[in-house]
Amino acid sequence: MSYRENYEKWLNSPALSADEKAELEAIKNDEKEIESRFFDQLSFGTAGLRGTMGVGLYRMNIHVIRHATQAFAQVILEEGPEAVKRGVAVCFDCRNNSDLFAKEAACVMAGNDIPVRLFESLRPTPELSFAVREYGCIAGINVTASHNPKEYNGYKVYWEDGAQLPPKHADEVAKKMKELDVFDCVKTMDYDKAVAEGKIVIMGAETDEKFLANVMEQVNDKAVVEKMADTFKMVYTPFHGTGYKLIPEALKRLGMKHVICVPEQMVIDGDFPTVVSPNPENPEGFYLAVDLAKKNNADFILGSDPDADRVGIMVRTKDDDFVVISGNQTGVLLLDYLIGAKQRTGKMPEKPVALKTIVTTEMARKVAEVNGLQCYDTFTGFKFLAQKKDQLESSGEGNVIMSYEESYGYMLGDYVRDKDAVSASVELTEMAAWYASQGMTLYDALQALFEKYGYYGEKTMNLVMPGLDGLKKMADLMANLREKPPVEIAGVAVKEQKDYKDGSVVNVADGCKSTMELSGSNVLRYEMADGTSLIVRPSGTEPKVKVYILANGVTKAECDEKVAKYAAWAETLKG
Ligand SMILES: O=P(O)(O)OC[C@H]1O[C@H](O)[C@H](O)[C@@H](O)[C@@H]1O
Repeated sequence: MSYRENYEKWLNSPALSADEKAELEAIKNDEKEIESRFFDQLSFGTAGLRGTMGVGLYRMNIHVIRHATQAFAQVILEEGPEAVKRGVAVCFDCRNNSDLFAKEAACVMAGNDIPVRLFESLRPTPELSFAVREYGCIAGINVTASHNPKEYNGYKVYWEDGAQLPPKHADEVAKKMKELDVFDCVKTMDYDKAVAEGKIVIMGAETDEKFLANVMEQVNDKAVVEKMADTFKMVYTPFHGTGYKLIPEALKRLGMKHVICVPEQMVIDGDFPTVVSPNPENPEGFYLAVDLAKKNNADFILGSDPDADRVGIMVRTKDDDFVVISGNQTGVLLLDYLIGAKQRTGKMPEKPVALKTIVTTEMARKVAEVNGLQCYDTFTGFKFLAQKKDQLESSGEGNVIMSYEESYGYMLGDYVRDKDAVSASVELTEMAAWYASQGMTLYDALQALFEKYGYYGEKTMNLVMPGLDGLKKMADLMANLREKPPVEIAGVAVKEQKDYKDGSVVNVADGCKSTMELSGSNVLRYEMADGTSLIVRPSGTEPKVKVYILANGVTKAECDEKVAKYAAWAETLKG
């Protein structure tokens, strides 16, 4: 069907409300807008759906939610009656329409006779992952666009292990979405009726308590927090999102007495009125927290994203300024701290392992290996980290003490299979209190780690390519690099060209080919003669190609210089 035909079909569908029709009428002379809304369905990737909200096939709205849920319901039904009985957990964040979309999803599952456990109100993403595991559900749905701007919403899907859907099932859902008509095939039922008939059961405080009990089990050294609690102060912001309740509560249970929450950002609001972007990766959003920290003489700031799976920190420097500690650096600090704390308190498991992704700093590997841990890499995404954790632990090869990604995600413990800002906040705070007990801020601690393990510097370049043209540009960029693999970048020789699509490695000097353990992802990697790794991959969540620069050196200046040089090269890829 052409985009015009899709447009007409939607415009004439009785499923649309008067407001929705009016929204479509209003664009009737805007061919480009019609094309962008109707050229295709939103693609159902391994993280589900993500897109801007609005009426249309390539937008997030109740029709697309129902359609995706019908497809997902059919995948579950095909698993057989035992699987179906286990039901689906449904969660949502603070975004505009998230509660509505979650209810719609619950009603479609109920309409297909699949029992639902729905959270009574917004909850952190990790609590959904936990609920799937805790209640033995076959699957989970979370309505959230995580850290994206306010115009977006998303539909994340989980399988029985509590991790986001494995590619096999995601492909099946995507296939069914192509087969099923967006309006006609959907089976749904009235929400109140579904609740009255027990097809939708509501989760609330009882699930929070169980979740928090697991979070608190991650604590290694409560004594040090109690020792510092009278004087150690911190500032916390949930950026208007789901962290607002459980994170302060968990910090209180950790023993913190002075957690100062940013009042303006404790207000739940899907418009994120105080920030341009509710992503803790963007430090601008921390301005209110920094003011509050300065006023209250706090050294440590913590912020979680709207669905409380990511967490970012800022810390005070010697010059009384606040600086961002990147996701890569925060992970390194936490890993090093956890190793020390677990050794100190006798909590280190046998055969300890640290997990990271291929685009996460190599400093984490150094920290792990110097301390006798194994370190393994996976592709981007916690489903891969979760898979690796399960594989290592079930085979007895190792016990994972921490899994992390540079994009501000950390997973501790065994009760979730996704990143969890709640337990990460607890352990980051314990770590900050421990360093405070040694007379150090986390800034000092990071400098000490550089002294010990060497200097590492990372930068991610985001080559933004929006819209339909963008998709093509992204594909062309990757194709060009594959057609003419660079042998020199920024005047430095490329030692190895790696392609994670087929797992191939080419040694540039002699042309010898070999293979890597990992394959099956559209990612290119160049190992440079100066020890830098450059990785190029299209983002799975936003319209951009990401270039990751992972450098190291004897001094900070050496690292900085390498990063700047390769960043300039990355700019040229934009075309
Ligand atoms: O680099 P992207 O594909 O855009 O993904 C960036 C991040 O997005 C989400 O937060 C995912 O849950 C993460 O696993 C991923 O690292």
